[in-house]
Amino acid sequence: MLTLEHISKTYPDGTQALNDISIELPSGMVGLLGPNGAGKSSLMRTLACLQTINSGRIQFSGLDILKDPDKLRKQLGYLPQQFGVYPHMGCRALLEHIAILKGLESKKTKQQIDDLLTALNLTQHANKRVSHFSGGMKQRFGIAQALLGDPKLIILDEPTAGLDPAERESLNNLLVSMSKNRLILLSTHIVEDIENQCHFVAMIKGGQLIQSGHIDTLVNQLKGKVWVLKTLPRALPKDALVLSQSYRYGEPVFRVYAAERPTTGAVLAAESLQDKYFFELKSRRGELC
Ligand SMILES: Nc1ncnc2c1ncn2[C@@H]1O[C@H](COP(=O)(O)OP(=O)(O)OP(=O)(O)O)[C@@H](O)[C@H]1O
Repeated sequence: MLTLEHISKTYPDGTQALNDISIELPSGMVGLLGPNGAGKSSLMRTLACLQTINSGRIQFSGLDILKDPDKLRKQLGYLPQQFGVYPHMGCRALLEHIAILKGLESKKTKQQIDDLLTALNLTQHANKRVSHFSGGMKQRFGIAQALLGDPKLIILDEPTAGLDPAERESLNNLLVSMSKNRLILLSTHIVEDIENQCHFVAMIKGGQLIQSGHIDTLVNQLKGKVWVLKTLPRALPKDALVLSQSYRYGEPVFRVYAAERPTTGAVLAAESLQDKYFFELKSRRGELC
């Protein structure tokens, strides 16, 4: 559905944010994972036609989006990482204004705004100024404007940032329910959200694509090779890699990749997308012992 060919972007100060990215993204919910500064927002801004690139080609359902950005904008919904300053307008009035800017038919718009206000739990705040909204309400407003007009390509940069757990769950459910026949590209640092909602993931680091594919296939590659340890032995087997070190109920938990049981106390664990993500990041740093 969305094809990227050899995308590279260098900012005027010389920072290369995207380095020869080629990938084909299918329809449905697709996750974008990468550490801070990996180039996720740069990629999303590029796909939203908000910045130019140095080289490459992008096609969405056969449309060359770099040559014809106006045609893409008609089928695009975009939630940036930061919205900036909101005008002193009420929530509904601002959505109506954005609908006009998007060139949407006014007959259909009113019903759609009502539906989005309901879905995003904003109906009771419809007349309140968005500039007076709390952080979570602003985020929900940002999602409402991105979904306005039933776009075929929806790009969401950290959509659940600042949402409480109940709002996060309800947004996640809404996105999955909307994902048929369109592409929703979701960037978040909450790997669990991508694992739960998306069927396909792209991982980038240092502006380069390091892994992509169907999530179940990628995660399955670690089957029988992820172990949980309470303490780390002084030496691990040669092929072992410490994927993560965290705490549960205040007690340390180490997740270790190893083809065989790495130490007597190690318990085999169910592999996860986070394990695969850390595996890709760390094995590429040469941490595989
Ligand atoms: N306008 C800009 N001018 C110069 N450098 C930029 C600009 N925007 C981003 N960068 C740089 O490009 C690189 C990629 O940044 P980007 O914001 O795309 O990463 P990210 O993966 O979205 O990071 P994060 O998860 O922290 O939001 C970083 O080194 C960043 O400093």
